[in-house]
Amino acid sequence: MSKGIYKLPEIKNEPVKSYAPGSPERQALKQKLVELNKGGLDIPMIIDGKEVRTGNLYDICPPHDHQRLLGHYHQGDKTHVQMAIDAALKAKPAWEAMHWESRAAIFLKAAELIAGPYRYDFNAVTMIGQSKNAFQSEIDAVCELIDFYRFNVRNMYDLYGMQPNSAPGIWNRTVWRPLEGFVFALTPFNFTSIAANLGGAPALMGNTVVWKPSKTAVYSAHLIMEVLKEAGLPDGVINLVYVGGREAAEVIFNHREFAGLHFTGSTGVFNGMWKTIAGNMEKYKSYPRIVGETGGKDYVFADATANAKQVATALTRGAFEYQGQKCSAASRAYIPTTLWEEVKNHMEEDLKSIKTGTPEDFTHFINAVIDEESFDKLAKEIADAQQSLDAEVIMGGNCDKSKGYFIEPTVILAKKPDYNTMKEELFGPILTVYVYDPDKLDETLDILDTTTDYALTGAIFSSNRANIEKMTSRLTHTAGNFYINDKPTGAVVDQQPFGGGRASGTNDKAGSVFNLLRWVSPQTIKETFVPATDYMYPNFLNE
Ligand SMILES: NC(=O)c1ccc[n+]([C@@H]2O[C@H](COP(=O)([O-])OP(=O)(O)OC[C@H]3O[C@@H](n4cnc5c(N)ncnc54)[C@H](O)[C@@H]3O)[C@@H](O)[C@H]2O)c1
Ligand SMILES: N[C@@H](CCC=O)C(=O)O
Repeated sequence: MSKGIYKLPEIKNEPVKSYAPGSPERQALKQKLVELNKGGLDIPMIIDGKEVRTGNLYDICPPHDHQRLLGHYHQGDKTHVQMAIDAALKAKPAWEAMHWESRAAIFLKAAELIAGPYRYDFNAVTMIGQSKNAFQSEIDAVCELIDFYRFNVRNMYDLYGMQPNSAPGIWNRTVWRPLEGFVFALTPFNFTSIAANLGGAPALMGNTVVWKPSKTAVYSAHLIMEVLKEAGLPDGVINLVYVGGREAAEVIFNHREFAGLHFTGSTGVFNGMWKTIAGNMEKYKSYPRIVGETGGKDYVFADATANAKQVATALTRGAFEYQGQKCSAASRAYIPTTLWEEVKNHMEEDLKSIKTGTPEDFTHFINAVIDEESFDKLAKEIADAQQSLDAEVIMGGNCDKSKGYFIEPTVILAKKPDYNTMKEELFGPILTVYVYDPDKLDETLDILDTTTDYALTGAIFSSNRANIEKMTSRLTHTAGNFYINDKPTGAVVDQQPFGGGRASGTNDKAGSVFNLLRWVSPQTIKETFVPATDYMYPNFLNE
């Protein structure tokens, strides 16, 4: 056990560097991009701390330059999933028994390594592998990741400090035990920080993990493992496998020791896994924890008193940063007729000035979407809108996959409020706008609420306090993260705890104490100092 009730070092959000022309960070990152673009990658799985190579090689190519081969990763199969489970279970007793301050120190050290010597590596691999521009990468792969690791430690500390009261003569305690068994972290392509956190948060709480990242984020996943190892994470605590999602799920969801799923990704995949787990309930030792943060159809709603320039800026940033591939991206907007011309003009100006291309050129606001499957789906949605009588493509619409998977920022005007792109998550740089009659504010709020199954993020714009109050109240269940006069993206750990309801997930708020609670099974201990020696109560005595 620990021999002290320690104070933590000060925990703060990592400041975002600007990468402005002439800044030292810009020069350092440019150099790193040259170095890490050289290729020759040979990326193994990491199981029980060892590099595992299968010779079954899968290409790694940047989405913005898909014919340029950076190297390969080694694809595994079900036997590697089983090896990863065995390694996790073997590592569990020692990791669980380790002093909490040692577990904390490992993650705090990892955060320092990323903030310092590995900052530009994290940015470069995310820019190259996931096609993010420097600023978007800095807020994700560096700052949000560091914030997750640091604030998880602070939240663990606070949670461990939550202890029951004790009556005289006894001492009650809560032991924040990790789960029995292993946790499965299944991670998406779009945020390096989320991928790092989904394994990191359960591990910090004393669990061991099998981690399957997205096949399009292997480059950054490998770097996360390297840094955790350098920070002192023992072998087998997190085991990284590159296998098909279904293959991994088949082995994991049939294992008696499966203790929890930490997932971020699409709603359909999550729903499928939930059903499988439910069907396998009798196989498990304990009820598995199921945590999933899933899709969104995030909105911006402006009333007639909103400032048109502010609304247009929120839409340009909120819809098109990282090519709209944030779960939080604005993808539907409700604008009153009285404001629309002005909003549209500002957006047209913005979009005319936006540059598209490779992330190595820092003037490019837009880079490529993640892969060909996504490109084809988005291109089809645009083509459908161009053909439809219910919609009109009013800005952008060009798509070109000859060199990279580039989709021009596109605005669709929906003539009916339930046009497909007002309902379905597209996960790309496509915004659909519905222009409403300002005299029908209440009806339009009802439409917003009922058009889609999702409820992740939403933003309202207004300068009228009564309307702000009305909209906030009416839209309570439409978003787990709700913004007033701000874009619906860019939640910061410890400031806007993140997650949505309805079909957008279990809303366990990544980076908060609520999330950590899912990775522990509290035990209550009552210790009596002088135990009773007589079974009789006073009322049994004679008068
Ligand atoms: N709510 C949030 O906090 C949040 C944050 C980021 C991303 N997302 C969501 O993630 C999605 C985009 O990420 P993505 O494209 O990587 O998601 P995805 O669902 O396609 O993949 C996520 C992970 O699941 C795996 N997978 C895919 N199909 C599987 C199956 N049938 N069985 C088991 N595993 C399977 C993938 O290989 C990947 O590792 C969007 O829907 C987005 O809204 C949500
Ligand atoms: N913190 C990010 C999370 C995006 C997820 O894909 C945001 O709020 O935009």
